[in-house]
Amino acid sequence: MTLDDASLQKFGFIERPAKGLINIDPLQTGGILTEDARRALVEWGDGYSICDNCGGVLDLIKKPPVQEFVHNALPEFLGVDEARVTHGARESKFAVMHAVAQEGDTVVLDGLAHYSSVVAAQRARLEIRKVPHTERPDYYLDPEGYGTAIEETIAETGKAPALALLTYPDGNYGNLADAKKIASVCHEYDVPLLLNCAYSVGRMPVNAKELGVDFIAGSGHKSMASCGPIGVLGVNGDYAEEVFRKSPTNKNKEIELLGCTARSATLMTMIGSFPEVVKRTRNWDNEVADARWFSEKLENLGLIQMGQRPHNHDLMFFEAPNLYEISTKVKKGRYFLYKELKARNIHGIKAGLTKFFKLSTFGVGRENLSFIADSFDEIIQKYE
Ligand SMILES: Cc1ncc(COP(=O)(O)O)c(C=O)c1O
Repeated sequence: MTLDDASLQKFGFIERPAKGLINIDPLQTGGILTEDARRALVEWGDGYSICDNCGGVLDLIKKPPVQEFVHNALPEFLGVDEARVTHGARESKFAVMHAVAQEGDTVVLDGLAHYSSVVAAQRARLEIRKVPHTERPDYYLDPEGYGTAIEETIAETGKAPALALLTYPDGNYGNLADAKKIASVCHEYDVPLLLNCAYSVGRMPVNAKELGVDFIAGSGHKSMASCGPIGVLGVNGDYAEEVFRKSPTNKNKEIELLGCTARSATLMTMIGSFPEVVKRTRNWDNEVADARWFSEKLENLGLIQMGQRPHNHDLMFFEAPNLYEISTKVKKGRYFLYKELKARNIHGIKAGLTKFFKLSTFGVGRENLSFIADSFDEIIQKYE
């Protein structure tokens, strides 16, 4: 490609087509910026602007109050002894795996673990053993499965797994497994537990100490109303020394974090949204009530919600045999649902999906949820 003026024209400012639509995309509902974060994005958008008053350690910057955020507010929010900001949940998971495990060690993952947990383990050169779950419709994860996976690892390799991980909730069905029980099963074998809270920290109350977990990973762009990439990592007990060990040569730089992590705009949007994020976790019961209400509405239209019932999270997976049936008959084929929803300003169900899809009701509110349910009703009636 030649970088002449004509070919450069396609770059520059680009408007986002999905702006302003009613959003039910599970990836996006928890990452929508608050007004303060939107202002912070512009204010701190210049590269390295966060470093105006940095003395060499990003998380110790006093102005703006990064130190207070990272070392006081975040540990309190997550229920941990030590916290840091990272570039995302996956970077948090990789940092823990890389710090506590040696090449060839095993990490135990729940069977519904996100791909980013898998590639984090692979990047750390670890073997993966998965804890099975039941199949449709519950996808239930038995806490005792962790004990079995740990025992099998010991029997086969002569060594306990270096780490276990639970996705809380999982990213497909929005199931919240019994984290407390799983932590206690893992601890019977002295295996630490990492909770992947990409879909929970910032949406619902999660406290690592109350659950008895050793590590917690969160995602700012998924659940903390932040512009990505940004995440959080919390560590309990002596593991903090291992995970946040410093370079022998560059004495104030933490090795697993490559010295500094999220800077400027990403961090300042997380800080900008933090007051609202803390407050919205206190509203979680209403969010769950909205999710259940919406699920019932869609089920009355012939869709079937998979996973835990009644559901405990805004992320839900539906099977829609009636919508699939329609897609086999109409001219637009499997794109008909996406097009019909788009025509009603509803964004978030992937183009081409009709038989199965997931969605999120987080922060959408009853009025919009009601409009979405009515829209599904209208679409079904139109084609049936
Ligand atoms: C369950 C789950 N965990 C982790 C991630 C990754 O989060 P991040 O982008 O912050 O690394 C995702 C993203 O889709 C996810 O769904």
